Amino acid sequence: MARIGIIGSAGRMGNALQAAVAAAGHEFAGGIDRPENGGGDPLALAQTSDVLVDFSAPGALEFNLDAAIHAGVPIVIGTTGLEERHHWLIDSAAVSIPVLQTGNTSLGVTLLAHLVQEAAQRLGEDWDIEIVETHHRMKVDAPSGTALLLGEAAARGRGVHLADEAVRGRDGITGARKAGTIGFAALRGGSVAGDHSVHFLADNERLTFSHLAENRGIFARGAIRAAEWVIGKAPGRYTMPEVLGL
Ligand SMILES: NC(=O)C1=CN([C@@H]2O[C@H](COP(=O)(O)OP(=O)(O)OC[C@H]3O[C@@H](n4cnc5c(N)ncnc54)[C@H](OP(=O)(O)O)[C@@H]3O)[C@@H](O)[C@H]2O)C=CC1
Ligand SMILES: O=C(O)C1=N[C@H](C(=O)O)C[C@H](O)C1
Repeated sequence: MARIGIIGSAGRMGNALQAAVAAAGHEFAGGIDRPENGGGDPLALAQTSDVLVDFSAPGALEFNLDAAIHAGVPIVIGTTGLEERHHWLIDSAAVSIPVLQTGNTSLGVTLLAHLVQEAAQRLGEDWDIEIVETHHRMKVDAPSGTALLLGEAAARGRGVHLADEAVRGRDGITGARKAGTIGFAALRGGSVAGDHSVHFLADNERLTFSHLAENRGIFARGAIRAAEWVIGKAPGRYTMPEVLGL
């Protein structure tokens, strides 16, 4: 049994995580939310937790990492909308504590990323890659963390950097599609928990890989598995394939 502290505990994922903590027989060490809402102190939570699980907002990341470092506890980060500077903060925290960061904690998406990497590697550049994601109307970031994770997998398969090849949305006279680019499109509406499709489009044939999340329980269970796994690990930066042995 582990004491699991949840950052963003009153949110959609926070509620799903609390249910998953109980279902897995762990102790809910407490939760915090936005400080303006009287949400609690990350350091105090870290000091009474064996692991922190953060599904909140990018603006909270630096404080949460500092709290985990000062308390010497591992942290699982599921928050999306992260920018390059957030990844630097994670790299720097991972020098002193175990940090597991991922845009998607589900088993299905973790496997999907493997398949996408392999397909991108085998199919080559005359197959255009387009990633389409659909999420509920309350989601605040785009493209989703998962879409970016899948884009990274495709770029790895092709041996390129996603930052050099990504086309994040099109509007107006865009010109013809540039060979080798990886396109992203985001739909928002309703209560969709999270759908992702990676399309490989060639002349006269198309291959599509899709993952459809039916509820947040899949993310919450994956996050708790990640939290169990990361406790006791050496300082470093980890991600989901290591947890799931893929
Ligand atoms: N990696 C994965 O598998 C998944 C990742 N996510 C990501 O998790 C994050 C949360 O999603 P979701 O639960 O739907 O969002 P919600 O808006 O429902 O919840 C976010 C929670 O974080 C809290 N919060 C906001 N700012 C801070 C802060 N500065 N410090 C502490 N807490 C804060 C909010 O509190 P308040 O209400 O007071 O603002 C709220 O309780 C998003 O980035 C989302 O993309 C979601 C699903 C799966
Ligand atoms: O905000 C969400 O809801 C989700 N966010 C993650 C993302 O940005 O990919 C994971 C999942 O798709 C749900």
